[in-house]
Amino acid sequence: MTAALRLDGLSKTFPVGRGWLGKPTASVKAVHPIDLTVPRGETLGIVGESGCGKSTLARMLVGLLPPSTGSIEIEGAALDTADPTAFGKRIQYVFQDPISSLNPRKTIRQVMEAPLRHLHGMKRAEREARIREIFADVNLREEFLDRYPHEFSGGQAQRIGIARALAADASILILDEPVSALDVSVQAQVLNLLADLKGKRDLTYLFISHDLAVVEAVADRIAVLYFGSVVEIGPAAQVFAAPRHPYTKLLADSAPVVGRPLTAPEAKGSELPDPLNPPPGCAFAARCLRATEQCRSTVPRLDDTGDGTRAACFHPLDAPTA
Ligand SMILES: Nc1ncnc2c1ncn2[C@@H]1O[C@H](COP(=O)(O)OP(=O)(O)OP(=O)(O)O)[C@@H](O)[C@H]1O
Repeated sequence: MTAALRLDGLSKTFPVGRGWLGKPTASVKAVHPIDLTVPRGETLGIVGESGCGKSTLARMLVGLLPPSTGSIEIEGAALDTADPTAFGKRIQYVFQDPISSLNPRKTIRQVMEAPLRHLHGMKRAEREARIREIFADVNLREEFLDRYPHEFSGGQAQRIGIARALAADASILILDEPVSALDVSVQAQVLNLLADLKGKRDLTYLFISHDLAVVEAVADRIAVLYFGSVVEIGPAAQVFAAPRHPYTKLLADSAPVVGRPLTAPEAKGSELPDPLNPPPGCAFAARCLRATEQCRSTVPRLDDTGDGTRAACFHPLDAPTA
């Protein structure tokens, strides 16, 4: 089956510093080459601490940032990553803070009309019908269309953010911390809505969040990012419950779940390596209690662990015994 999304060696390096004639003096590798296949209909959770490259990855996926290397394929067709307008119809972004992502001087109708007009060239009557249909799908009242973004609560605004993303008719949504700014009671409503829409519209989600419990609940698979690389990827039910990479275990231990036993730590410290001076081997080695000379000198590949997950580790944790 054709994958919804395929990344092949996608990476981003930022030039930094200003030297002679403004030339950059160094570079920061924000995202190391990532190979990833996301089947249609999957919700892939992406987790990792601040600075691990989540936003850079997301921004490359929606055309806000050109990749330094690699390619993006959607439904089997290569995207022209040098052309930001190639993205909108295929892949859309739902922001964490929907109110500030909407233009305060535009009514919701104007916000909704823009993708229908510019991406799909729809005429007025067609646009009206489409907006009505999308608003019904996200449980918003039509009278909201003539109001401005600041008139809405967080939950309503996030529904509008989702409605705007749906208007582009893209098959993939990047959900960047979509419920982090919402009250807990509203979070569940928005998560349920996202689940409904996925089934109804045959969507594929990349769900970025630092909230492991939310990711575990909504994702089919989870990818754990550390220092710009995927260090573990596997079924959501397994990744935190039975981590194979010591960093995944550190994350799981730092957000304990009732009923899941805590075991001995596998890591120390909390410092990320210096992005301007990355270590030659595994980026987690300096924090890892299992690290050996091999870890300090060689970058581990993301390999099958034999139990359905893949981990980039020379000394993965044992698989739990049944
Ligand atoms: N424009 C830029 N120029 C230089 N370095 C950058 C730039 N954008 C990001 N970086 C660096 O790339 C790395 C990854 O940053 P990124 O913002 O993608 O991480 P993140 O996981 O999304 O963090 P957060 O959750 O805090 O947003 C960091 O070391 C960051 O400092």
